[in-house]
Amino acid sequence: MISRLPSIGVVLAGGTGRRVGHSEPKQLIKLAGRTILEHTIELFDASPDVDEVVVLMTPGFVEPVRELVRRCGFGKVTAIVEGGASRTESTWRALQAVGERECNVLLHDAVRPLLEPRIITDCVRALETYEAVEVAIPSSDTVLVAEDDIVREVLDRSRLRRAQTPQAFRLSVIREAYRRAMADPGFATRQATDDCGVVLRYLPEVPIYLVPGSERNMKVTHPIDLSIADQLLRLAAAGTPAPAPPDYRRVLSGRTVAVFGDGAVLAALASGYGAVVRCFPADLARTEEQAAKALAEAGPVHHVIHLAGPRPGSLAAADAEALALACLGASNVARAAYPLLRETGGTLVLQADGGDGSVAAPARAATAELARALASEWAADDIRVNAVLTTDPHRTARTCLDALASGLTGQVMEG
Ligand SMILES: Nc1ccn([C@@H]2O[C@H](COP(=O)(O)OP(=O)(O)OP(=O)(O)O)[C@@H](O)[C@H]2O)c(=O)n1
Ligand SMILES: C[C@](O)(CO)[C@H](O)COP(=O)(O)O
Repeated sequence: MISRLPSIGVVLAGGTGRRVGHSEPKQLIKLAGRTILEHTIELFDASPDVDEVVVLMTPGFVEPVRELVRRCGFGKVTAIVEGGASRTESTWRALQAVGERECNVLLHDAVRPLLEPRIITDCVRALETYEAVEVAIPSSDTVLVAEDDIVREVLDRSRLRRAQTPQAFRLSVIREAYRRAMADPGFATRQATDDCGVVLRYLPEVPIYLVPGSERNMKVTHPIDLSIADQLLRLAAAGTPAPAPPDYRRVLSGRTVAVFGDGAVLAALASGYGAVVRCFPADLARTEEQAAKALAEAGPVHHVIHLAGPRPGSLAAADAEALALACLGASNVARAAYPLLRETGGTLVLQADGGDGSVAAPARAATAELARALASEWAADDIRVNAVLTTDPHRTARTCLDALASGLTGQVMEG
């Protein structure tokens, strides 16, 4: 029997909300009829992946939170503890409050009430393999370094991510990182702004796995965020479908997914939603015959994904083999998949490198146009075809699943 570690959700609500500027802590402001804190505690209390919830609350407001927890019937809340003077001090207090038994801890900002349950699940699942997990999304803004109102550096956006929460850890690991931080006199003068930052600084040998976050998982920081979060929470309460998270399990559970290319990350993600994943080397996309032979071995196939993977470099320097695969791999897989997908009414997803360079660029354009054209040609056969233009493997995996779960066809999705 596999015994899984218990998972504790820690809701960090120890701040005062200076930037929002209300007289009460911002987590007690009501949005869509309930306090931000209520919305957030409920996410963890209702999650099948969370066993206990611990709340860190602004000094002077512990009793009202105790009353709120009782009134709402949040049965998983086992402790409500006074927060510290900074976010990291609140985390440190939380780590002392959760006891000695090894477990998973998911540290979450109380002021991110729009967290999707999928992210909690992905974090807990990632902790089966990793000891530290960060949730992040790509940056849509260009980020720069400035000093005294002068721009000193414009950072390479393709490498940047915006950190969100929860940030999830094996208790012994985050506790050791914080123990070292608290013993370091330099930590007080250069505080970390998130918990993964503490692990990276004090336990650099521990790999921190990235789980894709979402734009929706915003942090209520400034007054304008109150209006945005209020609208989104109201839409969710009214059951408006637009912001609803995709139902991956519906399209993946018990289905066979054939993946050409480096499908390790995608396979781990899809099998978590109940899919049977068959991965084939990228080379088999070199000819239609090879791709068809591989697919025939997989049995009835519900979804086929072609991962072109990274295609960096210039046209002049590329070898002919790589070029042929970049240009024709998607077409070969599409032709081989057609008879099988016609049987199952399945989905074809064609991924291309979203990065720069004269090998990637034409392959990307061709992939997007191929997906659009096939989507209309194969609509009569009930086959959906979408293109995914991405570089990062985690983003690729998640966007491919979005392309399967969307119910749409002829879409070009960028991650
Ligand atoms: N001493 C602190 C400070 C912050 N937090 C929590 O950390 C999360 C993210 O912090 P932030 O958005 O900065 O909240 P505040 O510190 O309240 O806001 P501000 O910086 O504007 O005062 C919030 O849920 C906040 O309650 C905490 O638990 N303890
Ligand atoms: C942890 C965090 O939410 C990740 O983006 C962020 O760093 C918290 O910063 P804050 O200034 O405490 O809101």
